[in-house]
Amino acid sequence: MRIHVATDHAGFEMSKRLIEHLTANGHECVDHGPTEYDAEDDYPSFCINAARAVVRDQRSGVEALGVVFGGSGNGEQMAANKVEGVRAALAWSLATAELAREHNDANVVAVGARQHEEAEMLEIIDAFIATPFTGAERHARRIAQLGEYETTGAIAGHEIV
Ligand SMILES: O=C(CO)[C@H](O)[C@H](O)COP(=O)(O)O
Repeated sequence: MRIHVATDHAGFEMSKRLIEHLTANGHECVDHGPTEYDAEDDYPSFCINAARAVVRDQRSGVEALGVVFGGSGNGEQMAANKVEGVRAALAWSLATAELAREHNDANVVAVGARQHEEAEMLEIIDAFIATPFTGAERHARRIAQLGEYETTGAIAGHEIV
């Protein structure tokens, strides 16, 4: 699978370890930066570029997911979720990583590099990548409502105030 990766300084080393790990396991990684460690850098553009690439790939039929790192992963998730078509989930355990795919069909995972040892971080991201969306009607319905709101500002049959 193609995996788009982005970070800021807080996840810089973790992102390199992840790219090595995923590449060794047969994935194609695209590094959206930063290219060097800078303690003053800002995560939004890196994460937005990775998120946009995921949507571009998925819309053209390429199997792709995204990973964004930060110290907590919170701001990185927020940045990715600004991109239309992105469902970015903050994963902090195996269960939250698996549920992000099973229930939410998340296409980007945000991880707090300062919250995990490397081995745990790799486990969380491996689980995210390996877990399929269940396709259950109730989950698909809810995801469709998010998409509808994103593109129209409304959800048919539901009051938005
Ligand atoms: O997780 C993050 C945003 O949610 C950032 O990585 C974090 O805020 C960076 O902190 P600092 O500039 O103090 O190193």
